Amino acid sequence: MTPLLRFYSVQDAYGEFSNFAPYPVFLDKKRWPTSEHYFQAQKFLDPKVQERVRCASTPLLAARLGRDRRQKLRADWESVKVSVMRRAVEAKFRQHDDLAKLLLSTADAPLIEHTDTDSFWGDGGDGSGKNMLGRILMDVRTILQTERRP
Ligand SMILES: Nc1nc(O)c(N)c(N[C@@H]2O[C@H](COP(=O)(O)O)[C@@H](O)[C@H]2O)n1
Repeated sequence: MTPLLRFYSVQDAYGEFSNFAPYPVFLDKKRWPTSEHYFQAQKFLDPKVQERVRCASTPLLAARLGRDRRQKLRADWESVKVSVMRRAVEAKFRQHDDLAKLLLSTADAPLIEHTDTDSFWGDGGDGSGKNMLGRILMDVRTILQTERRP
């Protein structure tokens, strides 16, 4: 059986799969320093707030701004957040061929965002989480595998 592939910190193995990894994405006619910047900015409809998130100096600061509930979260966020993440992650791997190759090199290994601080995007630390980021990465991998099959 293919071993599980766990990732989380950018500095550790397969840290490139984290949204905090320094791979810019071009989306909506703008450059976003990381997929995390893009994802967090989409929580807001106010273009000024989005721009503030886009210009955050690190993905952690972008995440802090995105999580700051003093700013009004868009009303439909819960229903759109997975498709926003899918868009960000797919753009990241399509726009960086080295990353696409790394993702493809994982073949059919289950990809797990391993963290006890996140039980929606990650595995919750004990495997009880939804691992939505891992699932999206595996979906993107399947798309790339299909497209690149000789
Ligand atoms: N590196 C890192 N640090 C954290 O504190 C995290 N929660 C995560 N997980 C990522 O956070 C993003 C989701 O943020 P929200 O909780 O929805 O604001 C997403 O990119 C997860 O993969 N990573």
